[in-house]
Amino acid sequence: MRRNIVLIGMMGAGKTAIGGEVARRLHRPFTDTDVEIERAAAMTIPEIFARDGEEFFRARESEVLGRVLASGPGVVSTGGGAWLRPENRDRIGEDSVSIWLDCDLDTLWHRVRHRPTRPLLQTADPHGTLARLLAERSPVYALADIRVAAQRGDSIEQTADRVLAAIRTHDPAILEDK
Ligand SMILES: Nc1ncnc2c1ncn2[C@@H]1O[C@H](COP(=O)(O)OP(=O)(O)OP(=O)(O)O)[C@@H](O)[C@H]1O
Ligand SMILES: O=C(O)C1=C[C@@H](O)[C@@H](O)[C@H](O)C1
Ligand SMILES: [Mg+2]
Repeated sequence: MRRNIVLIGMMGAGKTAIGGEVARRLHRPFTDTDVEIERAAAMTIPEIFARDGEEFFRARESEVLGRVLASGPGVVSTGGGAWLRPENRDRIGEDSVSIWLDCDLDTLWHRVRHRPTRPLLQTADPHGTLARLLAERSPVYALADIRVAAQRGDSIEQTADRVLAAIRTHDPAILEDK
């Protein structure tokens, strides 16, 4: 059994922040696939997009995700686009539980607007791009096993509490895996 707890959702939803907190509470290893991709490539994500393009990034992302899932059970935070690829969803669906951190546009925008680290938002109208990505992606994110609302006003600790409570309801055995 390599059952992982996998967080999915938009850039800025809090996958990295909440994933780290959930892992600490469970005393499990935490991995962020964006960080692993950067480490393996010895480049930042904006550098990878600029030099090799999005398709190359997505291929590395799938490789890294597969490797990380196979080394579980741990808590895994994915990049915002990872869940969109069917092969990634299938791989996560084999034995892990997927959790969509569902966050509203205003909160997402508040968190990402000053960050130059998201290449997909380097457009003439980044707010419009974020809104379009949220609208396009939400029906796909909704395929996750569990949805947890992650609004502004909730602390990282409160949202981590909700994630753990939702897992306890949906699939308590995953909390026992070692
Ligand atoms: N209540 C909260 N829940 C989650 N994140 C919060 C909260 N309050 C503030 N933040 C901050 O919001 C920012 C965005 O969160 P984070 O980087 O975890 O998002 P992400 O989903 O991992 O995005 P990406 O897909 O771009 O990696 C972080 O600086 C985080 O600390
Ligand atoms: O939403 C996305 O497609 C992305 C989110 C980030 O986590 C990174 O994986 C990258 O910037 C792409
Ligand atoms: Mg992240």
